[in-house]
Amino acid sequence: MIIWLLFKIVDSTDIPKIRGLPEATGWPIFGCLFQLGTNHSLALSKLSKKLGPVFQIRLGNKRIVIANSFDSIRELWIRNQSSLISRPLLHTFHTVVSSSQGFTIGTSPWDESCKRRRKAAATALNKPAVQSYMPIIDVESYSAIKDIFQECKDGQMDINIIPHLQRFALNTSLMLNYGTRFTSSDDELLKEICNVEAAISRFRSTSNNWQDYVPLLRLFPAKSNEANKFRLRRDRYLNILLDGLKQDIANETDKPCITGNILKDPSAQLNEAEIKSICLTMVSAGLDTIPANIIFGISYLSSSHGQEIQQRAYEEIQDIYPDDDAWERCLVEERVPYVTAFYKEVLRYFTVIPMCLPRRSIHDIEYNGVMIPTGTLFYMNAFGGDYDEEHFENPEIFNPERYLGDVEGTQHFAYGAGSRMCAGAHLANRELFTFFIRLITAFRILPPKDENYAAATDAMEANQYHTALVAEPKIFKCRFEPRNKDLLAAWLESTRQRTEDD
Ligand code: HEM
Repeated sequence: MIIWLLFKIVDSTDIPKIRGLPEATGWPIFGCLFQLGTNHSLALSKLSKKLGPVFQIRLGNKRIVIANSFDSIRELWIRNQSSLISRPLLHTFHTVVSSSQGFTIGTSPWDESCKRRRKAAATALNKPAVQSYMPIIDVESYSAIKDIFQECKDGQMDINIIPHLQRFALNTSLMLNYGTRFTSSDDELLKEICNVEAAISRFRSTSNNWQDYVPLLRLFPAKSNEANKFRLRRDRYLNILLDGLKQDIANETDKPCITGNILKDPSAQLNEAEIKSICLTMVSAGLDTIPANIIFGISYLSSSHGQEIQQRAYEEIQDIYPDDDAWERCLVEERVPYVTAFYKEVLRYFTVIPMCLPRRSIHDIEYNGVMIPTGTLFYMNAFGGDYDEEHFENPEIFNPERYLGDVEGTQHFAYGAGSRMCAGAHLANRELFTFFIRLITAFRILPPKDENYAAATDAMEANQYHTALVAEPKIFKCRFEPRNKDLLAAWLESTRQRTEDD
């Protein structure tokens, strides 16, 4: 009797089985954890072929509703956005990794503090604010392209561009948030931040933390201890950055930046913990997502199909900017539809957060006659939605043209959807557009001489960690052949002169 009772307790779920919603069968206590393996998005897409677009699964003691198709995500995440506004608390990320600096906005349950922080972030990331940050994107994209120019040996050298783009993204985040930047890719603090943030991104994924779902596993704390070590390392550099900014403000040598504005504005009404949470959000949000998209985009451009795409993009840029001023104009306007369509297709095709970020409902939701109770966890299979054949023609083909002409409404789920959609989408789009315009006008991107380093063009194959929250591009190499060396040198020189004081 006692054994039976104990079994019933460890085998129970937070929310009872939802009547009328198909369910994937799993194991006692573990639910579908074994079945989903290391690539949740792919396994769930396969299950949805049998169970339909929306179904329930058990992962340990948590019952989760999964949406896999474009329309079902739109129905749940957009039409029911006020009910799907909260986030769940998960053991590893919330109790271990975040115990000192607080939660990021993207991992906070919905409450008054989250509302205040999201509002402050939204104000700091709205269109006029983003335009005021373009000088930062100018300097950072100039700096990355200058390095590629120096390293490319006129297109003869196979280059791994991943470190250049990590530095671009980190410097952009740090400049935006703290008004500070790194001058060398070899800086120890830079490497530390990149390594720790990538490791923490792995702790946040839906598939890497069985102890989040099976409380019994917390009795074997190896994973939690590892997470704790990364927390301490993260605390160290976040404190260095914030203290550095406070010192600069005291010495009146600070540069305009988001945290500086908040620290100097007594009416922002945010306490120290909330300021730290916003800093953490801003530093981590664009750190792996932006470079992942640029790197995947470059990897695709280096393929044989990519040669056609870059040729068309280059011709359209030349048509719109016959006076070779695209390098400057991309900072103030987004006027090349094919390049906009290209980065949208990169966002869709590679959907770098394939399982989006989890949500928790704060009201009952009715879906196709089924009542899903308050407090249920919802996972969006964003990759599944972005490869939905009912919505996208030949979704497995990389085709920027699908985003040309009148494309209104939801275009893809790379930024999530609804009430807690990515707050930095506009900034991210501006970064992607500027970077690709500059790169394509500066270079022809060619496959590597050493074929062993050729990029994988299939999105799943190109990702080296399916268990991480954000896809991490596998190492590949490609060549950059300057289209016109004198012109490129002149663009770089004009940017250097303009940004010398920075
Ligand atoms: C290409 C780059 C980026 C991608 C693919 C991306 C993707 C995402 C996704 C999928 C979410 C979850 C949305 C949901 O639950 O529906 C999210 C949330 C968020 N993102 Fe981004 N993001 C990017 C860049 C950025 C940048 C540059 C910033 C700010 C500097 C940013 C700030 C945020 C914030 C604050 C949230 C949390 C929103 C909330 O929970 O209320 N993101 N992002």
